[in-house]
Amino acid sequence: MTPATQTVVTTTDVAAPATPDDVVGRGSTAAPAAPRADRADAVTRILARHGDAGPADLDWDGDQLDLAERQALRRVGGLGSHSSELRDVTEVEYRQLRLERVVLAGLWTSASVEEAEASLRELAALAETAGSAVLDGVLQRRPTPDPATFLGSGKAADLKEVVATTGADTVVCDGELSPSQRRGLEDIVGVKVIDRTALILDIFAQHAKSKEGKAQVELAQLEYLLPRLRGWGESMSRQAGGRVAAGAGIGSRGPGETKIELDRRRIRTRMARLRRQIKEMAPARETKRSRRTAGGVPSVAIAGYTNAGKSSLLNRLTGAGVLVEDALFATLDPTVRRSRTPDGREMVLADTVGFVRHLPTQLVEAFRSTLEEVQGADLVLHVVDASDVDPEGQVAAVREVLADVGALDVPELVVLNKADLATPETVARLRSRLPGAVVVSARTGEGLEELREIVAERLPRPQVDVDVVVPYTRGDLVSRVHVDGEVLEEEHTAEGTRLRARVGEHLAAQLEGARTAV
Ligand SMILES: Nc1nc2c(ncn2[C@@H]2O[C@H](COP(=O)(O)OP(=O)(O)OP(=O)(O)O)[C@@H](O)[C@H]2O)c(=O)[nH]1
Repeated sequence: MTPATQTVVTTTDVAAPATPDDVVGRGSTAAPAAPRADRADAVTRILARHGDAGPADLDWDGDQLDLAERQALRRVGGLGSHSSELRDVTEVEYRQLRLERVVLAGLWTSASVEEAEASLRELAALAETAGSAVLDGVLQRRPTPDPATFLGSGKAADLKEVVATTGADTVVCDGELSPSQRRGLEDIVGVKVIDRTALILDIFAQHAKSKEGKAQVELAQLEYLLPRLRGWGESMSRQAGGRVAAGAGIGSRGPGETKIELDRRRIRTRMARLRRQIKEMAPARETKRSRRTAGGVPSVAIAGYTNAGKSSLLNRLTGAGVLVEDALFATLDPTVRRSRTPDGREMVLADTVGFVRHLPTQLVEAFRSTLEEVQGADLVLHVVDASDVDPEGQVAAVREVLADVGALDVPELVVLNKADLATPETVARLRSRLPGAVVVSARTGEGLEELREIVAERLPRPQVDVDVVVPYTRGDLVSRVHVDGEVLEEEHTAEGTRLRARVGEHLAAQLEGARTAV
């Protein structure tokens, strides 16, 4: 039987993120690397034929590799066209090719089949982001997950066959599995089973850069791990008998093996310590934020679904060199940039972490630092990928999380991005469902001028009326009133410039400090 069950997700029909080599904005002049789907394809084929042989065991320019494999390897590794160069594939490069081979398993419960498929497609993109090759997928219609094995017994048997046929070493389930469900399914399929939560935690572990981000992710991983200690150990020992992968596999990165071996008590101690550390780091973040708001500078938070184009938009609006990656969660720690409105007022823009369906509860805390940017903002730019198959689903997921963190009362401006890719029908539909939305393309620049104007209009205007004489030595303040405030009257007197103006609180205080008696 073919692995293809009724609904199949393969590397070709999934919107696969590209390899890290495809990152835009790094100034690389190298030829673009093969899309990950091609890479997965090449690796799968080679591994299927050569098993676990290392580069030393393979006769690279002999007849062990067929033409298609050579071509694929050349594209993947950027190798030269001669067979002798193929022999120079280093151990590291070879290992990089040895991606974790994953089959997905999803359930279609109460939602529509489109939603179930969108969720599975997203799971595929998440798995690719984590560094795996997605080989296949099965989707089962069931009102609820099977309490013992997640999928029902018939579908679990199908999955076992798919795993065997594709040579997969990991099954990723689209949901959060109880420890016993995971063990039950592992017993049937005979390979490691992980769930969506473990996958997302793994990606976060790979992407956290700041000390606080790392501590938060480790805490979330330990929280997830604690009730699963027994099952985890079993799957780790099973894995140990398998192939040697480059680094740890998905779902097992982060806390590291030594930590995994810790008993519950030690894990709890570690968690308490992490919580303390995070708490200690919070005031620093608070100070940074209040320093910005105390300057009276209006702030805009860019929020939205993962891969919607938030970082691209931030770059477009500020000219900043923020990493733009066709992978999920490229942004974990908030990035803040200063910029100006078209009428010259200063503002700050903050990029935030991408949202995702079914955000693991363990991660809500880890989201907090970046979402605090949203809470404290004057305006949220809610970026939507208008070319996605289910943009409305993304909008709903983002709004749900915003509500969870108490950021719903911040004014929202919906930005329909990727207009260059979206169909006119979709754009029209979204416009009617999301009144006031601005249509843009961060790639082509379409709509960005309009967006800038609307942002400027929606940001709070200066509010304090002042009537001051500013000494001529403080010409800088007079200029700022012209830029950031609204000048109602200006005259030059012997003592200085007399200004009647409407300005922000901070500038008003500075003018008060510098004034000479009127
Ligand atoms: N065609 C097209 N692609 C775009 C546009 N905006 C962004 N992209 C691409 O979409 C991908 C994701 O863009 P990012 O800006 O990294 O998205 P993000 O929302 O910051 O992603 P996360 O970090 O996952 O939250 C990149 O490959 C971008 O080049 C657009 O307007 N049109």
